[in-house]
Amino acid sequence: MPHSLSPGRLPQGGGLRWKLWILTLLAALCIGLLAGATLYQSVGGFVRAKLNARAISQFAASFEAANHISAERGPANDLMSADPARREPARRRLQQYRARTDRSLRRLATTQLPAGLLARVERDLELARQRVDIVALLDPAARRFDQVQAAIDAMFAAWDSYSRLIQWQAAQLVRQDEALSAAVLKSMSLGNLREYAGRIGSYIVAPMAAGMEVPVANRIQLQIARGRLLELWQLLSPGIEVLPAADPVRQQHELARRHYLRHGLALVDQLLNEYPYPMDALAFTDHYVATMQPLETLRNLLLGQTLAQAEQHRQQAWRTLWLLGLITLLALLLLAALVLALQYYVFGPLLRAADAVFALADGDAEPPRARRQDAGEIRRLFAAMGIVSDRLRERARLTRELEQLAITDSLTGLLNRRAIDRLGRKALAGTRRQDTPCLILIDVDHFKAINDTHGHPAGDQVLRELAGLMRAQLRPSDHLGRFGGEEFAVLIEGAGLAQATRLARRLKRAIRHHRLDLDNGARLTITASLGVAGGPGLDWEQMIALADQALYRAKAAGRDRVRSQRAPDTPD
Ligand SMILES: Nc1nc2c(ncn2[C@@H]2O[C@H](COP(=O)(O)OP(=O)(O)OP(=O)(O)O)[C@@H](O)[C@H]2O)c(=O)[nH]1
Repeated sequence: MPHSLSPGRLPQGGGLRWKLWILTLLAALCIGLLAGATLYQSVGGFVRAKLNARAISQFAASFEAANHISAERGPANDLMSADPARREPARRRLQQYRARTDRSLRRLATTQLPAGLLARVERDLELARQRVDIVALLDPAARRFDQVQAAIDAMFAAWDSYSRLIQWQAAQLVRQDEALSAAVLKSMSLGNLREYAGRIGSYIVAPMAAGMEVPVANRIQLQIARGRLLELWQLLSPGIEVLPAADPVRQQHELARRHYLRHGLALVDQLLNEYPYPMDALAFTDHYVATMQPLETLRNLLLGQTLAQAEQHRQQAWRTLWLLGLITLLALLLLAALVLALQYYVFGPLLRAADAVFALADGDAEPPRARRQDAGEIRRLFAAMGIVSDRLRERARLTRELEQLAITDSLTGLLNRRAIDRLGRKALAGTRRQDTPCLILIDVDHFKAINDTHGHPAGDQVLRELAGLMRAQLRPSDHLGRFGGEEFAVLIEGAGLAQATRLARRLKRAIRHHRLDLDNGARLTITASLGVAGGPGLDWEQMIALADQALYRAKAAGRDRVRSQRAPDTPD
């Protein structure tokens, strides 16, 4: 009994597909983790760069306000040293400068600064301005040097108080990103440098305005400021002098050296040593402030560069973020494509191949063929299965042929004795009492004489013609076979003994009336004797024995007749 190889009978589980999905999930998880960690860092970098850019721009705005506070001292000095005729234009100029400072401070108030620091600056500035205004109202003849100097000192104090605000911002910036410390330091140094330059001028302007020689206290303060300025200059210069000659910072540095260090400080020295002064306070202020300009520009340039760098970092961080996101997305898409491709090109075909093997094992006619889009290896697999399928089909055909040969009589093409025996036993085993099968044995009369007279081939021809003749008399369901030699058998199912006997008589008549034209030209008439057996309770051997007895009686009664034999103990 062949085994069916339906998929249900095969080992279950394993699940390549599941393993693939689990591996895919793991790979996706790894990509996700890797991308997540990198993206996290990248987002951090971007946020930091963005915050830095904003903080530096605020820092630059703070310096602008510091600059404005410093710059206010120039017109304040003018006003305090102006005679009544020039007082009004000087006052208007100072108002403009003050308005500019106030605007800068208001802008700063919108940023996150410690409220106390800013309020302190505003208070100190207000105090200084009041002092300046008081001195400015005095008649020039009544104006005392110490009053002017006190007003200027108050302006210095306002700047000092503002510088604490800048220090606070600088600390915040460096805390936020240590990499900014160099830029912060440079900007602060340049801011201070500009302030010291301004102060140096102020220490001279007040005595000039008062029409007196520069007092010792001012000379000391001036030299201290000058020392600090030069120290800062020396600290800053090496970093700038390594820049290419065409760099704007380097060029501005050079300008500052020429204009301020050479001319501005030389003018100060001249005024310190020459009394009466060769110029009035206004002319000095105009001249001196002009030499300070490159210092201011240099600081603005550096701040601008730092700001541009921060913006560049922000943009770079944004691009990196995008790129990483894109790469992650691509990696995930690639993974999905890989899984789908594996599914489509490997697992799908493998499962089809497995189905094809089941089909082959179950003897199904056509195994599925490879598809056009299948890979070479899969196509080879299906081609190999095609060959196996062809061979299996060939083998099945040969087996069927062998099976047929095993139950066929080679001379007549009828069933052979073995087949009749098997059918007879099977029929008897599966029948109910009332419809037991019947057996007719047919033996050609005096067949030996035919052989002897016409030769063995003629005998064979007779046997073949008889086979055909009888087959024509029977129903398809009746089993006709050659029982041995010149003896035939008919196994009839679903008919009683009487009906079988009638059939035997019909066969006998048909044989007798048949004219046999032998190949040698002779024409023959033959007869046969038939024995019929049937009835319940018989096994196959008993059935044959009964039919044989009946046949024997037919022969004994003179041949060409039918005799039947009922099973013993069976009513007629
Ligand atoms: N040509 C041919 N002869 C066969 C074949 N098988 C058996 N025979 C012959 O059939 C003959 C049977 O002869 P017997 O058993 O004496 O019977 P019979 O001559 O028919 O005489 P009764 O049966 O008594 O009428 C023998 O001569 C066998 O050689 C066969 O396949 N071909």
